[in-house]
Formats: sequence, C-alpha cells, structure tokens
Amino acid sequence: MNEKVMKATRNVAVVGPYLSGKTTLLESLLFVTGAISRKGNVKDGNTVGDSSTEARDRTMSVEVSTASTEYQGINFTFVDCPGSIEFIQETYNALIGVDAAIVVCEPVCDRVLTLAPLFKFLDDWEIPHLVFINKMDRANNNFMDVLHALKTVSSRPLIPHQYPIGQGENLIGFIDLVTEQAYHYHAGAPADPIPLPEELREQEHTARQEMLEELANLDDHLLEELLEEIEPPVEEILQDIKMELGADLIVPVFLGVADQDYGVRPLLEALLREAPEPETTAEHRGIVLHEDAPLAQVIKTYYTPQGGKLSLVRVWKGTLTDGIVLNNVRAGGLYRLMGQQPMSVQEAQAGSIVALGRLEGIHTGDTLTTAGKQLATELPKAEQLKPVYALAIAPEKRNDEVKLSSAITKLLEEDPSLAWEQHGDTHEVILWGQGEIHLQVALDRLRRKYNLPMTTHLPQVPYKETIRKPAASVHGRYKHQSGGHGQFGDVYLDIKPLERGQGFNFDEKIVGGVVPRQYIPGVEVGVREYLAHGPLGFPVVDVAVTLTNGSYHTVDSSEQAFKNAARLAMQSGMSQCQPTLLEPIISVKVCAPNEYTSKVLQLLTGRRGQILGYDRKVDWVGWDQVSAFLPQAEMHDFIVELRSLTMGVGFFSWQPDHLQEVPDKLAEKVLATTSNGNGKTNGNGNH
Ligand SMILES: Nc1nc2c(ncn2[C@@H]2O[C@H](COP(=O)(O)OP(=O)(O)OP(=O)(O)O)[C@@H](O)[C@H]2O)c(=O)[nH]1
Repeated sequence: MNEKVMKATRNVAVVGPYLSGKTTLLESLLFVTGAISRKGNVKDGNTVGDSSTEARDRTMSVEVSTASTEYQGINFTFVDCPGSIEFIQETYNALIGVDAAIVVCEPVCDRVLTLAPLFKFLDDWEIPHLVFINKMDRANNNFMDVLHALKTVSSRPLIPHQYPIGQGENLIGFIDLVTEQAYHYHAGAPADPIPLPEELREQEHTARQEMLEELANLDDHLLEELLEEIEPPVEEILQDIKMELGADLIVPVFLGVADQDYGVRPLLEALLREAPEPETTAEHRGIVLHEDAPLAQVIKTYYTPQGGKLSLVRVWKGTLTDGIVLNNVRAGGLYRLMGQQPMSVQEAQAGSIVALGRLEGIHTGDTLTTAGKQLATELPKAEQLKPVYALAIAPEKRNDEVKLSSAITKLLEEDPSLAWEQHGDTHEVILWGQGEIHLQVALDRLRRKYNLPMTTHLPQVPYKETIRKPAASVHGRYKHQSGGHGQFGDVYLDIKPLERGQGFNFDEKIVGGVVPRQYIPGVEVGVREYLAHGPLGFPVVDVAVTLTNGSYHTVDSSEQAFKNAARLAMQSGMSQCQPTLLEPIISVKVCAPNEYTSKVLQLLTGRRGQILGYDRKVDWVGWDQVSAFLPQAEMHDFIVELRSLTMGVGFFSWQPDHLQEVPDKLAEKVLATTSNGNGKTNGNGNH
C-alpha cells in the first residue's frame, strides 16, 4: 500500500438540497485550484458538473459527476451529487465511496427541513461532513438564526467555524472563529486579512463561545480550560475539530458565495486540515489495510453516448491497473473522470476514485477483488429505494419492441432506483421510478442514447372481479355438426363465491361416468379460460366451480368440445352471480416530519385510504410514520402530492396487500371508462 498516496488524497462529495449551488461550488473549487482556467455557469450549460444533455436541458444535476484537482499537494476528487430528492439514490450510492461530504445549503431558515433526509443518511453511515451555507449574498436571515435552524435537523452538533461580515448584498468577508482573524473577500482572488470589525466583536464572541462549548462537550481538557477561563490554543481547537469531524461527531459550518468564489479557499483549507484521510475512512469501514490485494467498490455505473460501460469505483486498498481482472472480469480501460471526459491513467492507488471500462455483469454497489466473485466479502451498499411512481411505456415504432429490453437493462444499470415490469394482467410495460422528472430523464435517455422514442400513459389499474352470489347447475351444451364427425360436450356446473384471497378452485362430482374422466381436464381449461375475462371484462378471482353433471357422445365428444361447453356454462352462469369489481389495495407506510402528520392523514383519507395507525418513526427524531391501506388507483401521483405537502421530504414505502370491492358508485364510473369492456382503464380512477 502506498501510504504517501493515501495521505495525499481526499475524496469529497458535494451534496445538499436541490439548487443550493453544488455544481457552482464545484466549478469554483476547480477554478480556484487551477484545474480549469475559465469558470462555466449552470445557466450557460458549460460547467464541469451537470455535463450530460439531460442535466443541461433541465439546468439541474441528474446524476453524479466527478472532477479531480490538486491543492497544496493534495489530490482532491470531488463528487457532485444531484440535490433533487428524485435522484437521491445516486447521491446515496456515491456517498459510500467518499471520505467526507460538503453539505451545501441556502441561508433560509424555513427551508432547513429539506436537509433532514441527507443528514440522516450521513449520520447513519457516519460520513464526516461539513456545511457550506451558500448564497450568502442573498441571505435575509441572520447567520446564527440559520445555524440554529439547521441544528434542529441534524443529530450531530453543528459548530460555527466562521462568522459573516455584512449581510446579503453587503457581505464583504468573514471572521475565522478559531483564529479570530477577519478577512475581506475579493472576487477571483484570496481574501485579505483585516482587523476584526469592532461592531462585530460581541457577536463574534457569542458565536465562538458556542463553537467552543460544543467542542468542550466532547473534550474534557477543553472543558476544563473553558471553566477556568483559560484561552485554549488555536492548535488544540483545530486538533479537536479534525478528530471530531473525522469521527463524525461534529459538523463544522462555513459560509460563502460560490458563484463569486467567496469562502471557497477557506473551505478547501478546512478540507485539507480537517477532512479524514482515505486510510482513516477505510479503517472506519472495517477494511483490513495491511493485506495488499486490491479491494474496490462501484459507486456509479455509466453508459457513455458511444455505448461503452464505465464503472466509477472507490479503490479501498491495493492498486488497480488497466486490464486488471476483478470478480473474474477483465477491465478494459482505467480513467480519471473530469465531468464526462475520461482521461486514461496507468494505475490507481488505494484512496482514489477512478472509472474502469467494460466491467460487464458488475453493478453499482458491488465489491470488487482480484480473488473472484465468490471470495469477496461484500462491503455494505446504500439501501435500494423502492420506486414510488410509474408510467406505462411503449416504443413509438412497433418494431423497436425487441430493442427495448436490452436498452432498459442498461438504463437500470446506470440508475438502480428505476425498475420495470411487464404486467401479467394488463400486459403493459411499466417503468417505475422516484417521480415525474426522474422518469422523464429516463425516457430522454432511451430516446437519445438508444434511439428509442417512447409513448407513455398512466398505467392501468389491474382490477379484478368476483361474484357475490352462487349459481347452481348452470348448463352448457356444445353441439356442432360439420361434415365428418361432430363435436359434442354437455356440462352442468355449480359456481360459488369464495372468501377474499382464496383464488380459484375447480372440483368435480361426476358419478357413473356421465362425463368421462379424459374430458374433465377440458372442462377445467374451459372454465379457467372464461375466468381470464369475466362478465365485467377483468380476471375473475375467489370463485369455486364444481362440475356436477353432464353427458357425452361416444363418437363426437372430445376434450375441446367439453372445453367449449364449460365456457358456455360459465357465460350463462356468471351473469346470475352478481359480478362485482375488485380493486388492488396496497399497504403504505408514509413518513414525514410530525408537523405534517395531520396533512398526511388528510391526504390519505381524501384518497379513500384507510388509516391503520400512526406512531413516531423509529430513529427519526421528530418524524411520524402513518400506516394505511390505499387503493392502488389512488397511488399514481400520491408521491407528487405528498412531497408538495411536506417541503419535498415526505416519502412512503408500499407493498401490494389485498383486493377489495370497489364501492358501487365508483365501480360504475370505472366500468363506464373501461374501453369496450375489455378491462382497460387508466390509473387514478376518480381524479
Ligand atoms: N446568488 C447566488 N446564486 C448562486 C450561488 N451559487 C449558485 N447560484 C445559482 O443557483 C442556481 C443553482 O445552482 P447549481 O449550482 O446548479 O445548484 P445545484 O445545487 O448544483 O443544483 P442541483 O444539483 O440540480 O440540485 C444557479 O442559478 C446558480 O447560478 C451563490 O452563491 N449566490
């Protein structure tokens, strides 16, 4: 292991809520370190991050992108992560592979809640992170008020590292609370030291005391110094911050204006001083470093516009070279990525983040070793989010259908928070994801990368039907004479409703061979075939059918003729049984900050949901979890409304639960919109 390389590397994710300025900050970090000579900006679509067409079209990040630079002898790889909650899986997968994260947020007290899921993930994974309060040129709220608001959504104490000089448009610099040195910002150049403004002395003192007291909660020596009113040495404070940030015990808070490079150098210096080295991160993850065999983990999979596969990996130990065989697959190409630009490298040492080409069969999250797949002890992966939003899709051109499955497979490799299925009842291809924009981006990729323009519509609700009443001895006789020998089958069936969830049962009570044994399977097939489309046009469930009687003809009877007779019997019998529509009900667990619980309850009941109860969400301070049954017909845009009611942070998990009778009035509506009674109706029935 090359310890020198490990010590000289830092991998830092840039994360934070939607549009907080992460891509702009990355651009500034690359600019002030000299990795790029001219800064791009998000509106002009020429930044290093957000380099894909899908991102540029929407001026938002839709996948992670990495860029490397050097600052004061340290190689930094920054991973720019999407902020939108719909692309959060990307962020979670990438965070697994970094040493630290910069949480970029805006100085708005009302919006701190949007950070809650991210802080939760960082804290659960014990990923050291610091906060960069960006857009300080737009700050309306007092800095300490923002800090205190942020504290309410973090389980780790936030400590101010800086204090602003001026506010909003009048922001001119900052005070470093560790050294108590004030600085004046300059666009495009390092800040100048200036004397500490007298009028800020008291506020600076209060902020600094808050920092020292939080640190003293974790360091007895510092606590003693504070109690005895001894001024702690700067070195001791810095050492404490480094140790406690490294162990994810505190969250230092910085400030600035990314698009003017204000506060960006101090941020880099803090990362240099305080962010953990790759070796520390690896040890923290329980990786045994003294064995030299390479160990890496995939944090993102890309398919380039030319169709090549690139696996972005964090090298935990050992050295990767071009052509290395990992998990029995030979890598073809080893690259450092600068946005979408791959730059070939000969080798990648432990601690780096690089891309490997052509790792077929390897997926995001996989652990890679030279020991072969079976021998690799899997490193933990980020939790896979379950999709919550669906669209039915079909290729615009019919003969593209064959191409679709291989394109979707690649799409899902790039983005594991998508899923797809061919629905058994409705035969639709359903694309599942995390929200409307998420699916639009996936459809854009299908069109652009795979030349597969698609049409979309709301998925059909897979309604079923059943019966309320039995019918006895329903008769079906099939008699057909055509040329040679004819067709004859004759049956009597009893039809009975079954308990909900019992499915279908076929039985026979034939005595005296009135229907010969060899024809009985034909009767069952005929019944089953009929039940695929009941009188209302949907598959029939929870029905028992018994063959009770019949007759046959020695020459003309056949299995086929009995099948037809059974269908005829079902046709005449089922209409007497009061057919009724059933809808799928899903069980949902809806999670949101408790100030929104009453809105969540209203949302559910407004969608015919049945509330089963609610309670505090385990391990989520200040959050509730509501359990309910919800008709699947009401699920389509449920996530959209839930997010709009909860500042974007509410989420839910779901699973199919049972079938339930559709209330009569609604059933009429559903059946009226059913085209030609063939069971096709759109989701979201009554919206
Ligand atoms: N006033 C001001 N605007 C900024 C600052 N930083 C970024 N912006 C603007 O904020 C908007 C969003 O910036 P981005 O860098 O795309 O934000 P992001 O966090 O990467 O966005 P997503 O990744 O899509 O969540 C752009 O219009 C930027 O120009 C800043 O410090 N001050």
